[in-house]
Amino acid sequence: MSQPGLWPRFISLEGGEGVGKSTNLAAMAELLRATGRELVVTREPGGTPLAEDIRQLLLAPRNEAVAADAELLLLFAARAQHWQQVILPALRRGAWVLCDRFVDATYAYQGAGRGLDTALIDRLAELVLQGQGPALTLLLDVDVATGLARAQQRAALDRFEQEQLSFFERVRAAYLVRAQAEPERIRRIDASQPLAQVQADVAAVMAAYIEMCE
Ligand SMILES: Nc1ncnc2c1ncn2[C@@H]1O[C@H](COP(=O)(O)OP(=O)(O)OP(=O)(O)O)[C@@H](O)[C@H]1O
Ligand SMILES: Cc1cn([C@H]2C[C@H](O)[C@@H](COP(=O)(O)O)O2)c(=O)[nH]c1=O
Repeated sequence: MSQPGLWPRFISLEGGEGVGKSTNLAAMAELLRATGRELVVTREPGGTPLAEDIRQLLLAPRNEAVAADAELLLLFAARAQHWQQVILPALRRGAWVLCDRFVDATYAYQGAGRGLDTALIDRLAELVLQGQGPALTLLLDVDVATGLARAQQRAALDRFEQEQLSFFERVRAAYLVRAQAEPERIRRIDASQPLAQVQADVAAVMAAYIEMCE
């Protein structure tokens, strides 16, 4: 591992709503498959049958207000299952793991977005992950209005996508602060560019990283 606890073959993809994660994930997966190693492509919340059930609970719009602590605990319940059943075994057998969102999302959405104490998130992360995580995180960054406009082109909005603009501004700001604090791990990609340029930037970061690792 490059830094204690960070798995070189574990890569996460992050960003606010509609930044282009799904659009870029396939190309990232192709580059990793070309190494000839096993690749596990997964997502959070989700990635196992139980964690996907929790995802449904979290994303479905509902009349009942969801307590921020309840949301946080559900996310970590899903993460614990995903980590133990899928991610950690894959990393231990030498596979690449490409994950659409991971723990950075919790600091951005539940920490900054919902206003939960980051010390509480630290404690849950320590309990579930014991300091382990991705050695590379690509942060797709675009202004909130553009991202939401892109997200709204699709199907009905989920419970998170129905939040206020100010929520997403806090989420974006938190992601950017984390990227500044950990520039080696978190690489910001300007996702306001035309898709072809975003994909070229993603490919350049990935190719350099794979070459360094393999
Ligand atoms: N750089 C870009 N320029 C213009 N449109 C883009 C760009 N990247 C993605 N899109 C379009 O924006 C929409 C949202 O993209 P995508 O579903 O990949 O986002 P996402 O980050 O996965 O969203 P979410 O996390 O909310 O599911 C899609 O219609 C996609 O084609
Ligand atoms: C992992 C994680 C996710 N979320 C939120 C962020 C998104 O709104 C949804 C996931 O849907 P998407 O298809 O990836 O856009 O879940 C969160 O609030 N906290 C988290 O830790």
